[in-house]
Amino acid sequence: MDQEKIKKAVYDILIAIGEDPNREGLKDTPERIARMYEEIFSGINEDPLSVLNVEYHENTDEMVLIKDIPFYSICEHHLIPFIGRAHVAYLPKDGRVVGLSKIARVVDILSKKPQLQERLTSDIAKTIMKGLNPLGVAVVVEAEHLCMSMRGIKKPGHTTVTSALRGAFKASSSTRSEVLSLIFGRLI
Ligand SMILES: Nc1nc2c(ncn2[C@@H]2O[C@H](COP(=O)(O)OP(=O)(O)OP(=O)(O)O)[C@@H](O)[C@H]2O)c(=O)[nH]1
Ligand SMILES: [Zn+2]
Repeated sequence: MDQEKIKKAVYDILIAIGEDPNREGLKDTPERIARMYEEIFSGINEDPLSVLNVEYHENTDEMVLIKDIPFYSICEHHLIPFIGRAHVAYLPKDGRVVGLSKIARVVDILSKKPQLQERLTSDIAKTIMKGLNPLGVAVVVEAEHLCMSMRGIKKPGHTTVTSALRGAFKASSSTRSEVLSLIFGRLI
């Protein structure tokens, strides 16, 4: 990431909005933002598949669901956050499972870039299908977009829900109902 270019751009934005980038409270802001971008956009150059290369074998073909994985991402239209939770389930094939934390790491890596919620959702599903080759993957993402809350239409408290179903979760209505009931805590 080009830290110097980010610093210069933030300095120019501060001038453009009518601020004084040299005043006490703002003088370190361009550098702080450059450091922050390094962190919150770290997923741009990271390969989420790299965390799925440690598999275990367990005699199971039952669903694994990790619910309520918190994430912070950035809306690519306005460069402000959308914040929420991801629920990720998979059906192991031939007993292939991964450490639970690896699923949360995939969500973390994929969330740290500018994007749309739909793309984040399908990228999580695509990565797990590719890295683990399970019988199916179900991803549900629930988020609040600050671009819809603090500006524009101004609807704080809304939730956008997106899903990506692959393999058995798409093909079988009973498997799909099972995962959605577990995610939403009621029979579906
Ligand atoms: N589908 C989708 N839309 C999003 C997402 N994040 C933000 N948006 C929408 O992107 C759209 C951008 O619309 P534009 O008309 O180009 O921009 P704008 O004038 O700032 O739009 P308003 O937010 O309606 O004021 C808005 O409707 C946002 O709500 C997302 O993750 N997925
Ligand atoms: Zn937005």
